[in-house]
This record gives sequence, structure tokens and C-alpha cells, in this order.
Amino acid sequence: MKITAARVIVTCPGRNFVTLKIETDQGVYGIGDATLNGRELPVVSYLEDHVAPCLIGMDPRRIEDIWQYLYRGAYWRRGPVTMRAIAAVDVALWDIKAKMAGMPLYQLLGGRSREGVMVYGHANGSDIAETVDAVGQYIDMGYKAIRAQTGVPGIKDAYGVGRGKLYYEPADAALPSVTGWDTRKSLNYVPKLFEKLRATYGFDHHLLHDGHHRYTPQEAANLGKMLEPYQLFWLEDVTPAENQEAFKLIRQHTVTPLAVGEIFNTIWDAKDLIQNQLIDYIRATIVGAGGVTHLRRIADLASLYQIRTGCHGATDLSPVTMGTALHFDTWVPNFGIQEYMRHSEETDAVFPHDYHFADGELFCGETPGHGVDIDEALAAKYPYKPAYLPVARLEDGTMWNW
Ligand SMILES: O=NC(=O)[C@@H](O)[C@H](O)[C@H](O)CO
Ligand SMILES: [Co+2]
Repeated sequence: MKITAARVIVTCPGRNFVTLKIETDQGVYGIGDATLNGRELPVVSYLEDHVAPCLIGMDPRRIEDIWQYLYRGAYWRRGPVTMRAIAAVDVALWDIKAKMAGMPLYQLLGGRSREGVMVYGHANGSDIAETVDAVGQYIDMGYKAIRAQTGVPGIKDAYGVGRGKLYYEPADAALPSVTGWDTRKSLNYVPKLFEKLRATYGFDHHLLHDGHHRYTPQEAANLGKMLEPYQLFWLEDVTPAENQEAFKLIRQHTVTPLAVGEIFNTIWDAKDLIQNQLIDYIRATIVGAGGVTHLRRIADLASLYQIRTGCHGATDLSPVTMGTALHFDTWVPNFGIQEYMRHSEETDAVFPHDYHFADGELFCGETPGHGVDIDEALAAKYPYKPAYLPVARLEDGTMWNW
């Protein structure tokens, strides 16, 4: 069996997505997501100019060997561009293998470990009152787990807060928009949000919060400690994780569960966090961390330390990633939770899929493969539109982490 074509499809149904389609001499094709939000084009070139020529003629059944070929063969290993390109190839090849086997991907991985996959949605508001309302709406929609992000008085465009009802996930501007940040104001405000949420809705629902890389380790420890009475499901990205040791300090001060990893692209980014049990959930994703082949390795390492998966699933990850992640989540023994931001109708039309939401869970389908396709004719109607993620600055103008 041979790969006959590897084509990159760029489309922008409201936001940019990069999809790789691998075709074979048996007529079976597979697709993979290669979207790197706000920096899409280097991955397009990496795939078109440096990966596709090598793939032609290779046997698509040799998933592991092709993964090793692309990882070791690049010489310049790791990084978001390289690992997203490898992920797109990997997912397309798993899609092909499952289609050839006539089974949904989760069966090929080892079968069901659960029926549905618990997801969490993104509730947000310009202030505590609005955010409390928004959480109530997600409870009414049947969500068992809800992330709550609030605007903070005095902070311009705090992370995770929509302009208007629905939170629109950036990238969103032709050049990076500038948002503000002030740790002290946030530390004085966020705990009040969760106090109000628990007072209003009790403890029956999981509540999550994303620190989005903005606190120093000591500030993160302080926030984790202040949130303990509210029993969060997790406090995410509470401090930048390049220094994995930083989490030792946080762990010394708080039992609030910690989640990290949506920007990780290999197991090496998480190895010390996992082996020193410094986190409770690993957020690495199918598209960000080298596909199914590599994410399985991360999940297996995590399982040795009773750390569970909590894959990132914002709208900048395409339905191809969501669909594949749901098969992964349905199989993986140490599953924790799946982030789920609903894509727009335009996006769903470009990426027909068989997963569905019910009672706070997502269910993957039984279609052979990962159950997601791309309507190339429709995709062609949405040309690429440059868009950047925002940047964040402190009040004195210091660059910070968005
Ligand atoms: O937990 N979810 C997140 O942090 C997301 O909202 C990320 O900011 C976006 O996916 C970046 O493209
Ligand atoms: Co996050």
C-alpha cells in the first residue's frame, strides 16, 4: 500500500484551520489537523515543502515508523510547528488504518473504557454577577463541569471573557490586540467569584479556572490556597511551565488540583511535572503533541502517577482534533475531562462529523476512522485570513503572558 498524495487544505470558516489530507493507492484517505492558532502558515509550508515530498510512496500502515522518521529525521526536534505537522500526518494515518480495519478509531486503540466523555464548557462574564449567570446557563444546558472566567475591574480585556454573550476564542485581529493584566487586582477578585458560585449553585458541579500563565509561582500558590474552600476541579496554567520545578513551590502550599499542558508539544515538556506528581491533569492535545502516537505515550506515563488527561479543546482546534480526541478519550484508562467549546455552524459544515453532545458529555460515533471529514468545495469558499492572538501588558507597559 502506498501514499499517493499529501495535500494541505487551508480554510477560514470564521477562523483559520489547516488540514492535511493523505491519499493512498487503495482509494482510502485520511485527514489530520495541523492548526497552530495565530501562526498557521509555517505549518502549511512545513507540511507542503518538507514533509509531503518524503511521504509519497511510503506505506501508510507504518504509522510508528513514519512518526519516528518525521521526528528523528527533522534533526531540529520538537517545537509547536514540527510537532503539529507530525500530528497531522499521524492522525491522518490512524484515520486510514481504522477505515481499512472497518472500525471506529477507539476500537483500534483498545476499545471503550467509558460510554460518554465528560466535557467542560466556558462560562464567562464582564463581572462576577454576569459570570454567575453564565455558569447557571451551562448548568441548565446539562454540563457537569464548567470553566468560569470573569472580567476584573481595572483590567482591560481580561483573558477568557467574551465581548457579548458568547466567548469568541481569539485569534481575532489583523495585528495583535493589546490586553491588560494586573495580578493583585485579579487575586483580590477571582476568589470572590468562586465564593459566589458555590454559594449560588452548591458543590454538585465541577468548577474550573484558567490562570493562563499569568501568576508567578508564589502568586499561584496564593491563588490555589485562596480557592481551596471552593473545591475546584482544577486550576489551569497557573504559572508558566517552562520551569517545571516551579510547581514544587505551588504544591507545598495548596491542594487545589493543577492542570497544565495545552501548549506542550512533547512528553519532555511534561516529564518532570508528571514524575514528581506536580500536576493532577495533563492538557496536551492530539494536534499539539504529535498526534495519537505521542499523546498515548504521555497518557501512559501520566497513568503511572495517577495523573489524568484533560485535553485542551478550544475552537482553534478543528473538529478533526475534537473528533480524534473523543476516540482517544473514550479509550484512555486515565481519562479526566475534555475541554469542549462548540465550533460555529460554518465550521461544522466544513468539517462534517459524527460526534454529539448529550447530558454534559460528548459521544464519538461508530464511523470507521475518527469520524470527521472535510468538505473541500465548501472549505475553498473561505480563504485564509491573517489573525493574531492578543498580547498582554502590565499597567506600566511591561510585556506579560497573554
Ligand atoms: O484552556 N483554554 C485555553 O487556554 C484557550 O482559550 C487558549 O487560550 C486558546 O486555545 C489559544 O489559542
Ligand atoms: Co487554557
